[in-house]
Amino acid sequence: MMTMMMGEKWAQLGSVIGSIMFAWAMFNQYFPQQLRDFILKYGQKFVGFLSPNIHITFHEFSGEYFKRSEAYAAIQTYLSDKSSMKAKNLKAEVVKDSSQSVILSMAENEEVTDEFEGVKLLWASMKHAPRTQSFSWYPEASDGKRYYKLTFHKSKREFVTRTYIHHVLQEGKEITVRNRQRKLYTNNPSQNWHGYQARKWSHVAFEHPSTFDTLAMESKKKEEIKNDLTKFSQGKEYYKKIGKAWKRGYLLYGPPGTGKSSMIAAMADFLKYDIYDLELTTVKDNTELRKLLIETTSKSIIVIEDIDCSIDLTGQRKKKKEKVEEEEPKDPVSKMAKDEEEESNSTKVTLSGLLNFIDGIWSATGGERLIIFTTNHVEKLDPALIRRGRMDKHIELSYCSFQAFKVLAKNYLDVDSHQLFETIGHLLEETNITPADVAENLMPKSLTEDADACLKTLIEALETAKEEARKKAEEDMRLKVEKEEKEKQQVAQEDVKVDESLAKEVKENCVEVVKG
Ligand SMILES: Nc1ncnc2c1ncn2[C@@H]1O[C@H](COP(=O)(O)OP(=O)(O)OP(=O)(O)O)[C@@H](O)[C@H]1O
Repeated sequence: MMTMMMGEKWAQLGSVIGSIMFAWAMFNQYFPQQLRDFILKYGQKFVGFLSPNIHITFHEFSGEYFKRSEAYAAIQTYLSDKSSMKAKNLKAEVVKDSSQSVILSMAENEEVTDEFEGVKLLWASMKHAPRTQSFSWYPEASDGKRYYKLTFHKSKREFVTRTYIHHVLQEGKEITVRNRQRKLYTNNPSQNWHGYQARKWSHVAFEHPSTFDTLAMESKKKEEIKNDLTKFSQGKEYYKKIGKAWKRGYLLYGPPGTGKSSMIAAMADFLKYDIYDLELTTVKDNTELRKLLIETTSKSIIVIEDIDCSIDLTGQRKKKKEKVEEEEPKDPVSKMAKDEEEESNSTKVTLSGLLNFIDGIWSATGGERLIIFTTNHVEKLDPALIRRGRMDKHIELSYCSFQAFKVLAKNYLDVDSHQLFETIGHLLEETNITPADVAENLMPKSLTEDADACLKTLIEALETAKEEARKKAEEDMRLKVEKEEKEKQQVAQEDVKVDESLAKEVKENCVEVVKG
């Protein structure tokens, strides 16, 4: 009985569908195009009038030149996460410049719901079939017009237009930045077809493994740096308000192997910024430097390593001072040679020049940039050039502390605590060893070497370093005493000489008096 009733229902449904399809075919065949468009347009309006929902569409291509809509791209990224969890039909696309090899998005005619601040919204991925097959320079655009349709209840109109859409676009852009393949730019000289050495940026994918998690450093200091970076990256309005370029300067200093380069990589990973490794020694003059700086993009870190080795640290100031003290040559040939030398000096890259026009260029180009200088010899730098405001934050990377060692032990050996930690802690207090050396000793040298063996190797290295430091201190002391002794002897010898010449003088004077 039940089966018979079901069968009748299916038959009725089938005939209804059949009638609708017949009517639709008649409509398409016998109604002229203009009338069909008119009926469809007003039919939709009528249905829309009855419906409590509002629809907003976001098309992929717009404008005369079929420019890909940024809003569409942001929505696609925003929905990517949600659709990969919820939608049944997904589309995989290889996206250029992304750290992810493929990005999943909703296939056409798929729907996915989103909830934001308690409001439910429906997104649908749609596509208009192309009416005619025509050639286009933009294959994506000629392949039908894709768009997203957002549906929501009319009572939420204000919330959606004022808050939700802004949230979706913002979040979509942020996800794009997070997933972006980061780049490492270098200013290597490249020859153009005139044979001229043009210096411009070339890049490779930046895939440095160092992050703040792997960085061996006191956690308090790490947090402080992370907070500073976060504050900077969110400070767009603040920098605008105070009328300054959105930039921040960091000076990283410390002995070799204490993690200056690792810190820069961790910063780039944390902010998802690109890195411009500026090799100043290959930059011809300030004009070339200015050009390179203009070409840097927003959300980037400009790094100048070993600043003390790569630039005239004293800048123009010292030259001017010397100029006053130097005597002007009299003959015209020497004067010309001196003028030429001065001119070539004035076109060279100087640190003061660099710092002076960074502000000017970046205020005009906008966007956020960090500039990082590193040095192994902070004492060599002119204090005026690294004063706050120019270098806003000075970070010292130093020898390995016990806390820093614990980070390395966790990373390299996966151990949080060990009976040998206490001994290592004491030895670290008495020895100066760089995190690079500690890391080297913690690395297992063979497949059979376990944490115990690696920690023992480190203890041996620490004891050797301690012994060497003791011997060096003794040797330094011996040399110091020897030097002081020599100086004393020299002074004594000079005193004897003075006494002898005085005695001679007195004797001669006496002889003259007697003669007189
Ligand atoms: N603080 C650290 N945390 C984690 N690893 C570190 C740290 N310092 C050094 N290392 C390890 O030592 C290696 C060398 O360190 P890094 O190049 O960062 O030092 P650096 O201070 O920049 O040295 P240099 O002044 O010679 O360029 C890194 O590849 C890393 O493995």
